[in-house]
Amino acid sequence: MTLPRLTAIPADIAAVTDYEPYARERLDDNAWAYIASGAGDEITHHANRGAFDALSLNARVLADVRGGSTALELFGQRFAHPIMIAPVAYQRLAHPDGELATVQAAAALEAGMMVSTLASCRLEDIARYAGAPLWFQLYIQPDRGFTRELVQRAEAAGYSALVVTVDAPIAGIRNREQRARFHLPQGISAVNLQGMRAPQPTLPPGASQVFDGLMAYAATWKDIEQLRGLTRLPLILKGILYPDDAELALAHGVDGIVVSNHGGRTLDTLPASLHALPAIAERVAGRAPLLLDGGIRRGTDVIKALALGASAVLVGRPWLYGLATAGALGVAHVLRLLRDELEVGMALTGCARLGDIGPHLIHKIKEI
Ligand SMILES: Cc1cc2nc3c(=O)[nH]c(=O)nc-3n(C[C@H](O)[C@H](O)[C@H](O)COP(=O)(O)O)c2cc1C
Ligand SMILES: CCCCCCC(=O)C(=O)O
Repeated sequence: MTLPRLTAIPADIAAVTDYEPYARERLDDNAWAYIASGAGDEITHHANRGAFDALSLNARVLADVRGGSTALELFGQRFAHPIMIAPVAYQRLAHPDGELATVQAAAALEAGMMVSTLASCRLEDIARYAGAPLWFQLYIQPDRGFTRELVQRAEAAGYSALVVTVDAPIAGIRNREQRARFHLPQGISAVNLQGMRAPQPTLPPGASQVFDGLMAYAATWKDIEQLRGLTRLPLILKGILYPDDAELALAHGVDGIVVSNHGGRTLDTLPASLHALPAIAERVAGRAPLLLDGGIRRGTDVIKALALGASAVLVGRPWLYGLATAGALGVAHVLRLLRDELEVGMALTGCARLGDIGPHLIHKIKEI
């Protein structure tokens, strides 16, 4: 038995993590296993949070922050704040309105949003509600012709950047999903992939299901080169954790990078995204903006990510729990809480603008 969605926010929801138990009570075991789980033993999923908790901030007092602002510009697009909606597949698992509820909340809270290739609503329908920059997250499909048409559809619908997710050519091993026998319920599907023909290769005896089957049509750097030639939209790669890959991305004409381990949902025991960020920031050295996701739950987490080199952050599960609890209202409330916490955090660290946030804000214990 699942509880009905809320139409007002209860007083005991004061932080975004307070949504998790509310969401759990409103989702069945099947949806919960997909939404909440990480890969394997969920070591990376938990490490994402642990990395933020382990850092302390430096306070700065008596700073004049009047006229302060969280605004920023990325790829020539204006954002009221650096907190973006991460691409999340099949949002109708969390709420019948799915992505349509999320985009309306994002518009109300002026949050940039990335729409998944595996969205459960049509990308054109979602775009109609956009009120802040809307980016399309691309999973390169085995059918490259279909992939090109998808990109053209996103461009025509007004999406203003292409975010190619490169860390999940095959699904991670998610034991929680396996134990719950996760399946997409009737009526929920990747509607934007309708009509695509998936190749069904017959493998010779002894061939590997992974190398010769699932990975046979996986994207490579060549696809990034081709996409670069195909679109004039800013091209961003999501799922980079290793400096050499960041370097390769730049060499292939990529405009931005999302430092991400996919919320711990692909390969378990990858490093926390926050831990991977400094080395990538050092290598990229300002040549392209970096974004970060994985474990952002507080305004102070946003400050820590920016202090270590990110320009903006993506948030996944927290607003999904808001969506499951109270639809668009829940998503909007999660974004509001994070925005408010960011402003308080900036005020108390003496930062009037995002540009004032830097490595000096990360507290280092002085050796004695
Ligand atoms: C239920 C769920 C579905 C996701 N679907 C996608 C997806 O379709 N494309 C993608 O690039 N990332 C996907 N992600 C990963 C998120 O974009 C993001 O990297 C991750 O959730 C960030 O971590 P957080 O949940 O701790 O904030 C998904 C994450 C979740 C929780
Ligand atoms: C082959 C990759 C499947 C990923 C499905 C959507 C996603 O990104 C996620 O669940 O996480």
